[in-house]
Amino acid sequence: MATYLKNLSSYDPKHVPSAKNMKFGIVVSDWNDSVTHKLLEGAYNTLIEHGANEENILVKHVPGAFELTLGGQFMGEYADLDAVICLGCVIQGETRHFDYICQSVTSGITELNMNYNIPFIFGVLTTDNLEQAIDRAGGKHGNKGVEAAITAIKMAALQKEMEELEE
Ligand SMILES: Nc1c(NC[C@H](O)[C@H](O)[C@H](O)CO)[nH]c(=O)[nH]c1=O
Ligand SMILES: CC(=O)[C@@H](O)COP(=O)(O)O
Repeated sequence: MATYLKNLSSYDPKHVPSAKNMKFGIVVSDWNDSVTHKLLEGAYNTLIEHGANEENILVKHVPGAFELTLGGQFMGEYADLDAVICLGCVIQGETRHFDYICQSVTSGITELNMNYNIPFIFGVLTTDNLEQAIDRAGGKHGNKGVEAAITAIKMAALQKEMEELEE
């Protein structure tokens, strides 16, 4: 189905494990904060809706998407968390700077998953323009922060299942 017909954030709550007793980090960049703070709201509220406790959600801000990788690494290094959600919004400008930022943050977050063996969720919008970003931050195409939170819960639950196999 073409994106224009989709709410990209729709999901079946019955297929989402409880987030009770899970500990989450959210690192959010403040570039395009009118968008990223909507992503943060969506992610935070979704974690709460699925049973997470407020005291188990650590939120930290970084300047831009490029800094999400190091901000995520700080979370992995200094906090005891079950999953880290990385939220940002990169919007194409006049130059190829967009490409480098997107490539850097994508590979950086991927590497964190491997280095820390906990889920680091890619909740970064990479859009042609502000309208596309707004549509995906609580607009007609849903909220990428909601999707990232659901993914974090599911992956943290999967890790707990796998750890239990070792016991
Ligand atoms: N243009 C956008 C940026 N640029 C800033 C970089 O992310 C970074 O903070 C800077 O290069 C210093 O290291 N960041 C976004 O998040 N979104 C943009 O559209
Ligand atoms: C993604 C960016 O860094 C971008 O906003 C910068 O804009 P420009 O390419 O016009 O310098």
